[in-house]
Amino acid sequence: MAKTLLDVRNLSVHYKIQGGWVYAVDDVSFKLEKGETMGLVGESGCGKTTTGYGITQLLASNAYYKEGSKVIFDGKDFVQMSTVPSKEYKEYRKIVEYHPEMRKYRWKRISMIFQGAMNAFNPVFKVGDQIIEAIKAHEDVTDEEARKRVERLYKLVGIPVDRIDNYPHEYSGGMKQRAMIAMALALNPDLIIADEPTTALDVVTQDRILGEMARLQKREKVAMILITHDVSVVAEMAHKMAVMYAGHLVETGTTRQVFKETAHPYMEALLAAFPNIKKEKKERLKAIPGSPPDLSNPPKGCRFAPRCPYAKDICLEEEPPVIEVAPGHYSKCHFAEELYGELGGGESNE
Ligand SMILES: Nc1ncnc2c1ncn2[C@@H]1O[C@H](COP(=O)(O)OP(=O)(O)OP(=O)(O)O)[C@@H](O)[C@H]1O
Repeated sequence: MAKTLLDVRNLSVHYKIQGGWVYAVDDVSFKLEKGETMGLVGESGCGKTTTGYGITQLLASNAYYKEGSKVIFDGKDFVQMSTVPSKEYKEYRKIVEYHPEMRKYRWKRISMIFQGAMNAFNPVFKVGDQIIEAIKAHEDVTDEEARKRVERLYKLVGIPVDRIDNYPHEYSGGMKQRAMIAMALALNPDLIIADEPTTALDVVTQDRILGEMARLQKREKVAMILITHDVSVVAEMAHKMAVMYAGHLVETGTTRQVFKETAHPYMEALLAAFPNIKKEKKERLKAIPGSPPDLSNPPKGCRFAPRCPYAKDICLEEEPPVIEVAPGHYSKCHFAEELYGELGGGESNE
């Protein structure tokens, strides 16, 4: 059995806003083994980015961890390590800014490809130099050694090596995205968190870059969390999936389980809302009726209940437990066992 690299347990991250809280991430738990890819999917605003930043502690200053949240990376609990109990809000912990040990982990062990990475490079410096500087900030290497590594990375991600000395504005969108992937790989991290890495690109470039990321992930044996609202993206790349709805993980399992043996009504609806994964049939998309709840005032009971075609009284009253419907396959639904095998799944590429 592979060694657990990341163990997220009961992670709750809430934002303090005027007059209350936004319950962006609530009681989220999942594990990632070395070299494994997990797709974190859900509609816009459901808490995917907050989960990613909650792991790397790049959260906004009004974010708090609920006491009891754990983010254990390679045996070390980041939340205990670099947060302190909040003085103002009981039951919450606050991030210690510029925690030296946490800074060592970021980029070196865990790197992120941000949403909107297109603008991540500083326009006044050459792209290659920015990656070289990032390497030198963490490792004791000469300019020449760092440059050699950038050349190797450019070859790996498919950018002509002579582009190292160009400025960001001389790169196309796809090239900037590849450079960002090179940057994310530069320090041989154990984990890459990629937040909508290709959303801003055209479909052809998107496919090509995702294909390359999948190959790199295999070759470099790096673990990856791929955050996306597009379930078809993860179907091809991820070993396992975590489906998020309104701050909760509602279904987790292997990609095959979640796609083919769907056990949560929200995942069923999400699959119906996306084109057929294999693109063999062009089906009409079915938008999910209603809209996600306001996370500053989430509904009592199951957060999906107001939009769920299977909801019964209990769903509007009681928060559902997480039920294991098959080994390693979990659904947070009162009727998970009854619905398991009955819901419409999708096509995974397995
Ligand atoms: N600094 C903040 N203060 C208050 N609320 C916030 C803050 N950042 C995010 N939120 C809210 O937290 C919730 C989760 O946002 P998050 O960005 O994590 O979702 P997401 O699934 O990544 O969405 P998207 O794909 O649109 O980025 C949303 O309701 C969002 O409005």
